[in-house]
Amino acid sequence: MVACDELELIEGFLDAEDCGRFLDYFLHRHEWPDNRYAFAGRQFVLPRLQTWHADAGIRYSYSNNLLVTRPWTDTLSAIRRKVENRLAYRFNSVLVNHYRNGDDFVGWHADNEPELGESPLIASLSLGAVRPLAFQRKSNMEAGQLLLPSGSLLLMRPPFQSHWQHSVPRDQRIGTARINLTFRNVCRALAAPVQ
Ligand SMILES: O=C(O)CCC(=O)C(=O)O
Ligand SMILES: [Fe+2]
Repeated sequence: MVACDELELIEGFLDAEDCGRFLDYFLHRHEWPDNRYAFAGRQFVLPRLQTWHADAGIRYSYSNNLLVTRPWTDTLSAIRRKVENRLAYRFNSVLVNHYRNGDDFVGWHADNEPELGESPLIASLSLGAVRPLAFQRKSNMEAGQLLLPSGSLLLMRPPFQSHWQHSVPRDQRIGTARINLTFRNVCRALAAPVQ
């Protein structure tokens, strides 16, 4: 198992009270769209629930076409402020994932879309069930994993997305939900014009 210099885990970024109220919001009040989608004439089911929120004018060509851009909710804005204050760094968008139990997962990928720029910093906040982030080096498949406790903030610093892929594997022993927020900064200059 290898370590990865570009990953930094801040445990206890949120205290237990914040974890509890934010988790309650995402599980009971956040609006989750249907996770079925069509692509190239076929029907797919995303193995988790997902929403995408961004500042006005930000567009992102994520690989599935589920991502309708939604406005920031009060809870998302409050969490963004906490993350930005801690890191002294600004984010203009967030992808919210809801893993309803261990059947839900995200497959191997890198968040390396051109709109994220050459050297993206992505900040990833976890709430609820502890799941591992698995990572493997693209060149030689060296692999490792990092457990992401509730309330932790994982920094994926450049050039992590260039050299590594990551996933949150399925684990059917897990019966409870996990929420993950990945704060991103989509470059306006590269974003596609609004049509
Ligand atoms: O749930 C996680 O910890 C990671 C999610 C992720 O990789 C993504 O949204 O791009
Ligand atoms: Fe990712």
